[in-house]
Amino acid sequence: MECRVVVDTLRVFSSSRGRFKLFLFCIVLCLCGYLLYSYFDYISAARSLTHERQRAAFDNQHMSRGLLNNNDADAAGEEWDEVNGEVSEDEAASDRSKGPLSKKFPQAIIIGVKKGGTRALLEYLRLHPDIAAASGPEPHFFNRNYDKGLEWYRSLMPKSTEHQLTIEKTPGYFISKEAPARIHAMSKSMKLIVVVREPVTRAISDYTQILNKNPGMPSFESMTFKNMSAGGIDTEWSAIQIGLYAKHLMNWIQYFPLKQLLVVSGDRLVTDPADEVGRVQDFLGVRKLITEKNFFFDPDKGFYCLKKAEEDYSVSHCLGKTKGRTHPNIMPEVIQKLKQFYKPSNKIFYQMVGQDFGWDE
Ligand SMILES: Nc1ncnc2c1ncn2[C@@H]1O[C@H](COP(=O)(O)OS(=O)(=O)O)[C@@H](OP(=O)(O)O)[C@H]1O
Repeated sequence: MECRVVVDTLRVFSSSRGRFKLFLFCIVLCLCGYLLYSYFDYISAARSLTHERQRAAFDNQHMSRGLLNNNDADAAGEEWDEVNGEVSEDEAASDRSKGPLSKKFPQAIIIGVKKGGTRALLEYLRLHPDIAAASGPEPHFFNRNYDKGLEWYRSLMPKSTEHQLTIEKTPGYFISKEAPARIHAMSKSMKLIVVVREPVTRAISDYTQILNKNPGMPSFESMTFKNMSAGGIDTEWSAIQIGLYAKHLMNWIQYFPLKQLLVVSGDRLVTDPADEVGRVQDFLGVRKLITEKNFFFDPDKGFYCLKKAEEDYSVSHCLGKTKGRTHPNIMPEVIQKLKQFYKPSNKIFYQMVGQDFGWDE
């Protein structure tokens, strides 16, 4: 039987009609092969495209979750807090920018004070299209990380266009003895912003943060007084030290003229953020684009939060839970004693900056 098939095939081969049929058969076979190949190729391309899309969506989700996770990790650290729904650096840059992006040294720094409202101010300024605000943990370059070098510092800055002003915040600079000279050595034209807050409330806020991390620590009252019965205030305790604004400011004005320094009221930043941010925009020489339209009061948070766009509450940002903590109740006589303690320093500070903050009324 097999032999017959072979013989028949050979016969077909040998006739010219048979050769033509064979030729046709080969063409049809090639076409079918090509169609089958194209079909499988298309299926696999479609599959990998879907896969790519899924991965991109997954990556995006992870990126935004990563931001929050990083923030969580850092919020647990010393001073960095998250802003709910904070935009990524690239997103922010691409939103605002036209033109090539690169990391630049800051032209302005929020130098203090700790617990003054520095995070709120930085997040408010981040909204501005002409400002590139550093995100992530505070650099602490001029006080703690100076040995890491200027390139390390620059690498922490956000990407920006040549028209944008770069800004970072490290409230620890204000009380650092080295920071003024080091910043001056880097840039004599640096614009400095210091957010101050009524010193006793600031000290309590500082204590609240420390207490949060060390629940077993002694009371504010016993930390304030070395010896409760003697009534001597422990001026070495950093929570008390930081509020001696006049003393710390002295170090700065040895290097920078006062016109390069803007003192922002942290108290007004809470009650009227738009007005205070208006002053900051003027000082930085950027357009006054952040206005009251960008803020709304969140009764749950008890603070103003940000709207990215007018009337658009869906993209709103409130500072994280470590900002605006409830302070412990402090004995009124301790508060009074501290107010008295700060009075002379406050007075000198008002004179130095030409602004009365009304803390002693
Ligand atoms: N909009 C808004 N939301 C939440 N909190 C606000 C806001 N504006 C100013 N503040 C005040 O900022 C205080 C924290 O200051 P800092 O950001 O400078 O703190 S830190 O030094 O960076 O840890 C923080 O202090 P506490 O209230 O003691 O937590 C707030 O009073």
